[in-house]
Amino acid sequence: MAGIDYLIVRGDREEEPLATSIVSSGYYDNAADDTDILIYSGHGGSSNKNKEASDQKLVRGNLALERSLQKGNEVRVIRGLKDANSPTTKIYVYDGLYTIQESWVEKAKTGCNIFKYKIVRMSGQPGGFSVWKSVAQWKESVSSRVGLILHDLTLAAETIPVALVNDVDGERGPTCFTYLASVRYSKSFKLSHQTSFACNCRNACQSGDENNEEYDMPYPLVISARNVGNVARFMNHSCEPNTFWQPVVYENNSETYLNVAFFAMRHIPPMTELTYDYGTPRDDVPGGSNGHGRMRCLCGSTRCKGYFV
Ligand SMILES: C[S@@+](CC[C@H](N)C(=O)[O-])C[C@H]1O[C@@H](n2cnc3c(N)ncnc32)[C@H](O)[C@@H]1O
Repeated sequence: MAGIDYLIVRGDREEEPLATSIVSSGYYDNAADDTDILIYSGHGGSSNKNKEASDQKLVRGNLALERSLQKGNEVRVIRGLKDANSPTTKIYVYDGLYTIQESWVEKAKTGCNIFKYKIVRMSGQPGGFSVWKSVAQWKESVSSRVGLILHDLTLAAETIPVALVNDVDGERGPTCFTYLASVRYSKSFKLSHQTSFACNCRNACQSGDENNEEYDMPYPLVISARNVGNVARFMNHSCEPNTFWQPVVYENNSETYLNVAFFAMRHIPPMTELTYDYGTPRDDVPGGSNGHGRMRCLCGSTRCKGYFV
């Protein structure tokens, strides 16, 4: 899959094609070291052994790219790359908006002329193709990852290794931490049905009814994942978080427990740090809800309050 899509628009003197999107197969296009730059080869001509070689022509998609270079319009780019898990399949990643910056004619191996276009990704967009490339590189050699502390935090408890990384400062990971792959239920999280259930409905629900969905909440709830836990233990606070937490009820061996579950608040692009709001200070706990008082927040969000608890 590769090609140029374009629209015919009314120009100053005549109708002309303008490029709207490009799919790069990754086969013929030069992957520059900078993943924000794509050197794209035009279409047409012939590199097929059975056909006579010929020059590419400035028509259809090639003409559209040339006109878009002059107009400076944005072009959507989809970039293909090899699938490391299967030699016969390819992955296509939508990489956002690009503009065409340069074009030139080059001699192909056949001796014929081909068009080349330098297409540059517009700044300020979330990572797309570059993220896939980095992940593929880390899968080949995780030690190439900046700020790597541990190759596999789970010590093989999970089928996919989970790297522990700090690319912000020199702080190392916790000195004593055991990763748990499954939830360990503590008695204090066990739920029982509400005993003083006063329902005004006219249905047949009664106090202590097994179908009663109301539970006595174990309150206040204290979770310490300092030494034992899973990846959620490493989630930082943000004043503009991308997840929120909520208590959920979970059945385990015919007993009901309270779980804390995280939910996405919006679309989260791959490799984005997951964060949640640690909450507001509680008046009834000295020094705030974690007993340490306010801490200086480094979340970097434009809505940062400057502190968290
Ligand atoms: C539950 S841990 C989060 C994981 C922690 N960053 C780590 O590497 O172990 C909470 C601690 O992380 C740090 N932290 C989390 N969010 C932060 C933020 N927005 N600004 C500054 N420090 C933060 C604080 O030291 C906080 O006590």
